[in-house]
Amino acid sequence: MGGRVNEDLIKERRKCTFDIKELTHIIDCGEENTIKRKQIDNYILNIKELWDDVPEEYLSHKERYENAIKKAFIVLKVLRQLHTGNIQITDHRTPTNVYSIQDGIFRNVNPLLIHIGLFWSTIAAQASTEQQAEWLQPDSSMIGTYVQTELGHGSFIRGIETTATYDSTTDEFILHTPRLSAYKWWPGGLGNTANACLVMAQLYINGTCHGLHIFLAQIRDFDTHKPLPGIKVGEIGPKMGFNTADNGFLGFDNHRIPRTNMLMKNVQVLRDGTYVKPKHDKLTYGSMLLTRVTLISDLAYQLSKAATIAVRYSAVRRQSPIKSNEPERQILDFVSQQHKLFITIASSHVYRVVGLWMWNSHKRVTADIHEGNMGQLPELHALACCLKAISSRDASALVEQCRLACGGHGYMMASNLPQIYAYTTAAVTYEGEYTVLLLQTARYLVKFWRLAAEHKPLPQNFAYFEDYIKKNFEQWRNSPEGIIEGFKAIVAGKTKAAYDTLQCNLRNGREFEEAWNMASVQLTNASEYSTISRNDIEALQSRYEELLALIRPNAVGLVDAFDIRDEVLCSTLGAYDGRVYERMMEEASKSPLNEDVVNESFHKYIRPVTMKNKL
Ligand SMILES: CC/C=C\C/C=C\C/C=C\C/C=C\C/C=C\C/C=C/C(=O)SCCNC(=O)CCNC(=O)[C@H](O)C(C)(C)COP(=O)(O)OP(=O)(O)OC[C@H]1O[C@@H](n2cnc3c(N)ncnc32)[C@H](O)[C@@H]1OP(=O)(O)O
Ligand SMILES: Cc1cc2nc3c(=O)[nH]c(=O)nc-3n(C[C@H](O)[C@H](O)[C@H](O)COP(=O)(O)OP(=O)(O)OC[C@H]3O[C@@H](n4cnc5c(N)ncnc54)[C@H](O)[C@@H]3O)c2cc1C
Repeated sequence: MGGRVNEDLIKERRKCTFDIKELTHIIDCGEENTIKRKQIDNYILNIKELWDDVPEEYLSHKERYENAIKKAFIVLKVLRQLHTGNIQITDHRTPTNVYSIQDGIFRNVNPLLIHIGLFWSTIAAQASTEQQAEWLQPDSSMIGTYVQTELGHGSFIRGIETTATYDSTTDEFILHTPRLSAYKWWPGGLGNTANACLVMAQLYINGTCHGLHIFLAQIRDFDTHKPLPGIKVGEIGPKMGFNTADNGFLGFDNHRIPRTNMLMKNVQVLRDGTYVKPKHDKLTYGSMLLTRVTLISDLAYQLSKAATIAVRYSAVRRQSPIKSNEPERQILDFVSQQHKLFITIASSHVYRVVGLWMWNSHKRVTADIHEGNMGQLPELHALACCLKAISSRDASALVEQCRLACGGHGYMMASNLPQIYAYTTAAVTYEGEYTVLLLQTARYLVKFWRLAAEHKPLPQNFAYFEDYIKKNFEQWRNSPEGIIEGFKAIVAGKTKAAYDTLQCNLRNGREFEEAWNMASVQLTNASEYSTISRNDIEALQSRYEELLALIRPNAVGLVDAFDIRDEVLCSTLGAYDGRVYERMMEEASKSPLNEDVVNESFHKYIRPVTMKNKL
């Protein structure tokens, strides 16, 4: 769409007091990465076959999937070319770079997301060198998915019921679904697309259960794509979002796979049925850990999209004068609106930085694990659980806040905010449900509180527990250091309260698990335990309001610095040129309900009623 940039946006950009490009380079971790990112964006977004004539919302569930799968294979080809260096751009700023522009292409989810993001990465991390050499071929016929959750069990994976029983006479595992609740349910790409999967099942050898292990199983014929004998597979139906992802169900009826199809890097089953234990029994859960880490960066990116749309719209939208004799103001001038939006910008930066830090920590800890040192794994797991939980919960709440901040127009699918919300809120549940993950972190914290309470030596990271017990916390100071001290006091105070409740329940004769359950609300909620006073809160509030006013002239610059292209934002409200109303009218004209001047239902249903007495 041609035309001038909205006058208000032009003025906002003139007001900006910092170098927008410089911030973009910081976000990209360097100018070189910005250049590479833009090359990738240009390359992919210029592929004409990836763009639709009919907006995604007007397609049926089946058409959406078929359209998405067409695009997914174009994107897969490009990813392979990038990987092999046939396209000369090889480096990316964060793990989500190439994934992120896909949001614009699919306006939903790439049905090959789990194939690319989880299937290959799990093989790379958990298969033996020989298995990798066989399965990770660039021209492999396998389209895979990650099959863990069952109809009856998602969070409590030890309860998974699918079995893999070793048959030493044939050197095979027999995969079996013993009952309805054991049907696999949810895996992305399983419904129609995948012909193979990594399946999580309970391993049985000679009647002994060795717990959960991962197996590679072919489920459809590579040529005809028909389900193999003994496989019952299908799609689970429409969802709140993720409707192009063909999430599926899967049942096995004594389906046989070779013994060598168990992922054997960390754990082995030998030909004679000997079980060789892993160095750490949670290494099988490694893919969940990696995805939780990756998600933090992705959620930061979703926040930057929502903030870009809502801030640009708020600069263009004029509604109500502040003083009655003045013209209507940009809604961005209302302090309450600034509060809604600037917090979203800030949170995006916070989770971007933390996501990158976690990505690097994961790399470091994985290298240690490779050397046989598992020491850092529990801390990484506790951090990943907590950060995945709060980043997804914050992101979905803030995306919704941005949507509400756009008033009625935020409710239009063409604003793209409903789709961003549906996508973001799913992350609160998948890859470890919010409460369940917070309880994992609580379990870790309580362990160290017990050491502190018993005056046993603590690692340096937990010295603040001891400070709290000895009342060593300094008086609150309104500074970044003061805020960090305040948070330490909150964590210590909250952990103490939960620990005390737990101990009280135990003293009253409860078993540990029951006592834990009774304390679980305390274990997941944070409250104010710091030395902050009422006066401090008032000072913080007024500093916050000053900061909102300081940020106001730079708001549009701050979101421009995210540098998200219009094709990815897909929003009538958030485009760079700010031609909101023109774009809204153009999108409305695409509605199939505008195709006929008089819809045929008028003749069928309306006219017979309204004209009844006149005919
Ligand atoms: C997918 C794309 C990837 C990358 C692409 C990049 C960007 C894309 C951006 C976005 C992606 C978008 C879309 C993806 C869409 C969907 C994908 C979704 C996939 C899935 O959902 S897969 C299924 C995920 N399921 C779960 O997460 C289940 C949650 N439950 C659990 O993890 C476990 O049951 C739980 C709660 C941890 C308990 O386990 P268990 O009962 O076995 O534990 P115990 O109580 O016996 O012991 C706890 C003990 O174990 C330690 N521990 C637990 N987990 C781990 C771990 N992962 N690593 C290390 N250690 C672990 C824990 O600390 C305790 O130790 P302790 O005994 O205290 O010493
Ligand atoms: C969009 C989407 C994509 C997905 N993709 C995949 C995929 O590709 N592969 C795959 O295998 N799975 C996938 N899943 C499944 C997902 O991993 C599970 O839904 C998730 O792990 C939560 O498990 P659940 O559904 O069994 O919830 P439940 O565990 O039944 O949770 C229901 C409620 O019970 C509470 N609860 C459960 N246990 C406890 C506890 N111990 N203490 C306190 N409260 C508890 C929870 O907090 C929650 O409020 C996907 C899910 C979604 C929504």
